[in-house]
Amino acid sequence: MSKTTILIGFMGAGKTTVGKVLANITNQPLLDLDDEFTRGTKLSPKEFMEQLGEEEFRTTETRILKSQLDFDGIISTGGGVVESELNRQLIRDSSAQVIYLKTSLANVLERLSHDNVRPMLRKMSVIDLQNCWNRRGIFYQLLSNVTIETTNKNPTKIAREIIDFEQQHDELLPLRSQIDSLDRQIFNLVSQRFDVVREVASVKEQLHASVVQTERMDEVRAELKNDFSDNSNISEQLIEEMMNILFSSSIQRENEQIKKVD
Ligand SMILES: Nc1ncnc2c1ncn2[C@@H]1O[C@H](COP(=O)(O)OP(=O)(O)O)[C@@H](O)[C@H]1O
Ligand SMILES: O=C(O)C1=C[C@@H](OP(=O)(O)O)[C@@H](O)[C@H](O)C1
Ligand SMILES: [Mg+2]
Repeated sequence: MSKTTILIGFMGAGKTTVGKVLANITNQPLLDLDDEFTRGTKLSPKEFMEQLGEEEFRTTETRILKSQLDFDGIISTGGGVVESELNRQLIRDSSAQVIYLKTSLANVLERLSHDNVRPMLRKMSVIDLQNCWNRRGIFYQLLSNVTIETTNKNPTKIAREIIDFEQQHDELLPLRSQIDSLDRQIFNLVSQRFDVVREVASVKEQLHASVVQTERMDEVRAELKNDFSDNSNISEQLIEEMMNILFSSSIQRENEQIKKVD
């Protein structure tokens, strides 16, 4: 599993709650940025904001985030952490697995209907809240490696989904890296093939030979099918489809090249 997992999402999405459950199940340490904030400033986010204002809160939040980004475990953030570009940059630059806990605004309001520790929620009008929701929603989406829909799921189910994602991710990562490298080799070869196609077009032009030579194309397909007949990865259909793409792209290039010279 990746070293650091960061939970992001709106107030009331369950970052703190799910963080605790996830830490319990996976036996990893948990760091709640709001708790860390209180440890560092001796004031809760609510007290701090009331005494020193939101701007100062955000500056201090950034300092705390910065100092904890290589935390070896789970970090549950405060919902407003994405408000600052610097925080977003810090999260982007970290190697952490970023999990977006998504829920509906209606759900948040229901969950937090009796809340009295979230000053942001209290001070906002419905329209401000909706705007804040929309603005932050985009950031959560862009910053995260995965979105976990939390509506109607209990924290254990959500934690299990995160574990599944991270395990899958760990197993898939080296394999995907191999696939990515092979894809690049394939496209380098395709590029080399088109270099040769360019030379073929020049020769055809000098010889006044036609660009499309169907017997030659049939021959190429037949030879490939024969040569790969023992290879169970390469079916005749695959050869047909891939060669059709290569042929049509080559014909188009040859035609364009010969037309250009005319
Ligand atoms: N999946 C869930 N289903 C129902 N209630 C939840 C869920 N996750 C959190 N809650 C409740 O919502 C409230 C806010 O949760 P919290 O973890 O503090 O959210 P956050 O840290 O994202 O602001 C708490 O009362 C918590 O018990
Ligand atoms: O959304 C916000 O701006 C805030 C969210 C809070 O954390 P939770 O998201 O855990 O409620 C806390 O950091 C502070 O009250 C500000
Ligand atoms: Mg929280």
